[in-house]
Amino acid sequence: MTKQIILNAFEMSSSMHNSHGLWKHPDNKRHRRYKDLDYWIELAKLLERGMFDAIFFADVLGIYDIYQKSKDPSIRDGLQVPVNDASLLISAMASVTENLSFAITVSTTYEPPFGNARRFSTLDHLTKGRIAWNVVTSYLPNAARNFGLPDMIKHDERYNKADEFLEVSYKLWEQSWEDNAMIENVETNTLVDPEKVHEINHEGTYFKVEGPHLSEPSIQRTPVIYQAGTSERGREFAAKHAECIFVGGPTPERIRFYTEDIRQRAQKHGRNPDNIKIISFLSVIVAETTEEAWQKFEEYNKVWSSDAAKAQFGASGYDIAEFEGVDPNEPFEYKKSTEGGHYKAATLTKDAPKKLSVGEALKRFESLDRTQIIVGNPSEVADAIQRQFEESGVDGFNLNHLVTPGDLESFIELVIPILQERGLYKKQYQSGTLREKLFPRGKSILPDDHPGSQYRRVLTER
Ligand SMILES: Cc1cc2nc3c(=O)[nH]c(=O)nc-3n(C[C@H](O)[C@H](O)[C@H](O)COP(=O)(O)O)c2cc1C
Repeated sequence: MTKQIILNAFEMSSSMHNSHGLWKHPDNKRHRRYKDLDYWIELAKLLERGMFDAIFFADVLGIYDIYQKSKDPSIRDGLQVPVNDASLLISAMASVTENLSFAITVSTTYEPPFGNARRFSTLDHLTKGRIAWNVVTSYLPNAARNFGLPDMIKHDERYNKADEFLEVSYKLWEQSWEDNAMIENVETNTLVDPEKVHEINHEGTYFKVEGPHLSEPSIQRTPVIYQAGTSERGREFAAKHAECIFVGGPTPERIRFYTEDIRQRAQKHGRNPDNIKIISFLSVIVAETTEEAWQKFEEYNKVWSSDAAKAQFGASGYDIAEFEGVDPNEPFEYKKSTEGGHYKAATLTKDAPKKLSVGEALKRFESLDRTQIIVGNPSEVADAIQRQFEESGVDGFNLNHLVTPGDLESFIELVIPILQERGLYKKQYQSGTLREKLFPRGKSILPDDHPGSQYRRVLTER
């Protein structure tokens, strides 16, 4: 059978997300409606009609304030601020869908593992196993200062802390409660058997947690683990813990490199690489005709905000304003290291198809990047997606939105049917939990080769 494409809708509970400046486009509704529950309920129903695997909510806990050393460019363009807590949308979206899953982003640097474990057990119960966790270590200095730190914890150390955070989480989700602890025995006046609910007594470098977990076991126990790091340390973390990994890169070759590297690293951790899905980015502008699609592209470019794009680049730790005014013919290179996210910085240097000059690097922010967006009529778009899917070796994509919900509606109406005809996309959902849908091996809980399963008291056959 042809390998089928996994599709997540890449979203954020915010006025704007990645489509910089497009709040000015007359068809864009999100910056007015993101606060209304019925906006997200309608979106969930639309995505389920399009048989999306999940809606994937990004999240940040601070403002991008590196560019021009100011929060103003981000606030002015609504760049991921205002932003609300997406976890509070999930129950409503789950109540109007049966198969769509939900990924939310939680930071291992600022959230406590004990409270986070209960959040995900609760959502796993309420969604009947349709929840995933996008694990981030957070790359914004303002987030550090929002949580009482003078500055960010160093890049690699954030991942060390995240490793321990996941260890505590596995102990709570996999070890603390045995499967049949809830016994409802009226004779012995026992609802829950205390012999089957265990403290975890974790004492580590970053966390001290007694337990037991406060939630009874949910169907997946550990939510499906998403992660998106492409630095050495990030890929190491992903290879150990993640089940769905997001890799970005300007060319299919670069994406294939990351994909193969992560799969090899996973094998070193004793994991079967087939228990990992690799997802990359997809941005699409589709219309009935090629001309109409390129007309949309030009309309979007007219309202594009290069300031917001430069502000978002600040997640790399680099203030791109420092390169403005430099001789444009100078080679573009970073003179100092940063503790930000390596992924964004790499797109202009080690991951760039060729060495860039300062002028070429700065030009990347001036408009929608034609090399990173598929524009065309339905069959042109389907051809490009199929090519990207086959050349990069990924298992699927995070579909970025430009104008919402219009572009998503066009994609579902015009592109999905062609991918289905080609056997590249499902015509019906697999039954079961998110983990069963992604990895059809008939089990909702972590596979035995995942490090989280070593904390289990008994290998439960669920
Ligand atoms: C698809 C994708 C989604 C991401 N979502 C978030 C997010 O919601 N919040 C966040 O703080 N970081 C997010 N990141 C950033 C990653 O968590 C990570 O910090 C970044 O990729 C740099 O990792 P590295 O330094 O290991 O390369 C995302 C990255 C990618 C590629």
